Amino acid sequence: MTIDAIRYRRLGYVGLNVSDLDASVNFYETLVGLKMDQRPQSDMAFLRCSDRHHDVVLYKSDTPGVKRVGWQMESEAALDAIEAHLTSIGIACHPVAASESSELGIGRAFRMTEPTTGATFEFYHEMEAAPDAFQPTHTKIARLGHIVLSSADRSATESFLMDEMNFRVSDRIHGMVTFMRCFPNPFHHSLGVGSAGKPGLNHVNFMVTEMGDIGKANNRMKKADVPIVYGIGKHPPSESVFLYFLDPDGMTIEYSYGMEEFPETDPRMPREMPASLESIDYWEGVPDPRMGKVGVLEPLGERAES
Ligand SMILES: CC(C)c1ccc(C(=O)O)c(O)c1O
Ligand SMILES: [Fe+2]
Repeated sequence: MTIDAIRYRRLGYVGLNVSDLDASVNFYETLVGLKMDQRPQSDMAFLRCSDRHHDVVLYKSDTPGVKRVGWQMESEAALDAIEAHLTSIGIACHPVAASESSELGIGRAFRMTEPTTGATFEFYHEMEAAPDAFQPTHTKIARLGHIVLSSADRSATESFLMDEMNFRVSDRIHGMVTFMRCFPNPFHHSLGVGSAGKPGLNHVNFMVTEMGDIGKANNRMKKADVPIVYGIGKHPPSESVFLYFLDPDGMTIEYSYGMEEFPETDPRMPREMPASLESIDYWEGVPDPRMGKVGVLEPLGERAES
């Protein structure tokens, strides 16, 4: 089997560890615009910006960061293909227990440790539908867009994702960040890999439907004393208009409007953009030093349930 059989639907969901679950649920509902359907246990909450079971799971933890990143595969065959390939190269694939996959509203799933960052990745094909359609509140969130992880060895992370997981590179900013798409999902990036001294979370992104969603958020965050750490600006790589702000733990969240999409066949070549602020913001803004600083990648425990 070749890695061509490894095909993704989308970045499925992000599991975030938060220190104060009530404060974070309130923030993600009231200020970000996600909907909480269920809080099945006192230490976790499911939130969504789609018609699926969840897009974000918040877990109570003393250490804020990323518990796991869920990748939704295109088919059961694609799920089988990635499990077989990872196993063949010596990566342990831990099945998710039926009780937990049922709580998560997903079918068969497994987890692994991405070896260059230590991030926990989960792979599944099916996720239950939500009980009703997502009704946006103040912000027309289109989807969970992407996650950017920091890596101490960006080229090793990029190679693992490309060679062993069938991701594709859309663009790089020289020495700083690689933007990758989970093939054949068309969006410019579902995952970014930033260069840093140690692995961690840089940010989680939600794509919005209107430019006004960005402008309104700028005012809403200021009014609520939420730190805005970059923007409003416009990114040259994906051509999106952006705003970054901090959640109650200091983790960075991005809203963006507009993003280049790639065809499955004959895509353009990746670009290598110069290492300068102009490659990050056409409008020459400068990020606040707090951007992308908080968020530990939780290692996968001995048991797949962790
Ligand atoms: C500043 C970060 C890493 C960045 C740069 C460019 C884009 C983009 O082109 O969409 C991003 O989404 C980013 O988060
Ligand atoms: Fe981003």
